[in-house]
Amino acid sequence: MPSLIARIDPVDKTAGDRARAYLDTLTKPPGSLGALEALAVQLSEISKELAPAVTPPAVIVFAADHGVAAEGVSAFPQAVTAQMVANFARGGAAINVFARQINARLEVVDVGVLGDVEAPGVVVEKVRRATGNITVEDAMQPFEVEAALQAGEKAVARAYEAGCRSVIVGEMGIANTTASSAMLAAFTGTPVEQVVGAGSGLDSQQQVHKAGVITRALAARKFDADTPLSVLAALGGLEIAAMAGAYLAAARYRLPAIVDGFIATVAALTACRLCPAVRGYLVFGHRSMEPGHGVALRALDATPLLALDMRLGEGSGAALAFPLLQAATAMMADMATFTSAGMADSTP
Ligand SMILES: Cc1cc2ncn([C@H]3O[C@H](COP(=O)(O)O)[C@@H](O)[C@H]3O)c2cc1C
Ligand SMILES: O=C(O)c1cccnc1
Repeated sequence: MPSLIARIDPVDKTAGDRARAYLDTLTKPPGSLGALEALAVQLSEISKELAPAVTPPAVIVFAADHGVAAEGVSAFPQAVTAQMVANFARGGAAINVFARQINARLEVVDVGVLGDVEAPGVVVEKVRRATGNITVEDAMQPFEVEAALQAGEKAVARAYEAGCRSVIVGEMGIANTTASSAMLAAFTGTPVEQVVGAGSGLDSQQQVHKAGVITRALAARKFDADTPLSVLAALGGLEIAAMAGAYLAAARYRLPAIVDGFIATVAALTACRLCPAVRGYLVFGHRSMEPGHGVALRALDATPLLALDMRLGEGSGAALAFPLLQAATAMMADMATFTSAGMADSTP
C-alpha cells in the first residue's frame, strides 16, 4: 500500500481554473449550470483536460461476510451475501440493471464471502471467509487488511487496462452497516447513536440493540483513530478495505470515482485518511437514508449530486449519478461559446 500511495498525485487545480474560465465563455449566464459546473471543474482537475472522457464506467462490487452478523445486527441472514453474489452473476440485482443502463463494465469480486459461490463471472480473491466477530476479536489481521486493499487496487487496475475512464465501487455484505458505523464512530468520535441506522431494515428497537453491539465492540477492540489501518483491522470489513484500496487506485490512475452510500463513504473516508490527496478524485453520487451517511459526508466536506431516499448500497446510487458526469463533459465539449455563436456576452 505505501507504494500505491506514493504514486498518487493531487488533482491539478490549474486545470480546474482553466475549466472555470472556459465555462464563463459558454452561452449561458455565468454559474447558471450550478453543481454541474463544479463537477466539470473537478473532472478537469482530475484529468487535466477540458472535456475528459468518463466512459465507459467501471462498476466493481466487492462482497464479503461479517462475523458480527452473529450478534443479530441485520434484518437479513448472513446467507444472503452469497445468494446476492449469485444474483449479481445472473444479472438480476439492482446494480446489474443500473450498470447495464450506463453501459458499464461490471465486475463482482469475492474478497471474503463465507461460502463458495460457483458462478461464472465472479472474481474470487478470498482473503479469508468472513471477518472475526468484532465484539470478541479483531475483524482482520494486518496482513489480511493489506491483502484486501490490494484486491481493490487490482480490480481498478483491471478496469483501467480494459479502458474504463471512471470508477463506481459498490459492496455486498450482510452486517456491513454495523462495521461501517463502528469505523465511523472510531474515526470521528461521533456518539454511536448518531451513526447507527436501519441498515437493510431494522426497526427502532433492533437499532438500539445494534448500537449496543457497536458500543461493546468499540470498548473491546484496540485501535488508534489516527491510524486508518488499525481501525480497518479492529472494526472493518474485507469489502470495506477493498473499497478503500479501489479509491486509492482510482486516484493513482487519475480516474474519477463516484462514491455510493453510507458504506462506500466510510470506505472513502478511510482512503482519504490514508492519503488526503484521494479526496480530489471523489465525486459523491447520492445521499443515503442511513443516518450515519450525513456524518461521513460532513467528515469529507462532501455534497452528493442526488438525494433519492435510497438505502441499498451495491453502488446503485453512484450508478444513477453517472449520467451527470457525462452531462458535465458534454457541456464542455459541445456547447457554443458567445464568440462562436456571434453573441454579446453581456450588455454593453
Ligand atoms: C437482498 C439484499 C440485497 C442487498 N443489496 C445491498 N444490500 C445492503 O444491505 C447490507 C447492509 O445492511 P445490514 O448491515 O443491515 O445487513 C449490505 O449487503 C448492503 O450492500 C442488500 C441487502 C439485502 C438484504
Ligand atoms: O447507504 C448505503 O450504502 C446502505 C444503506 C443501508 C443498507 N445498505 C447500504
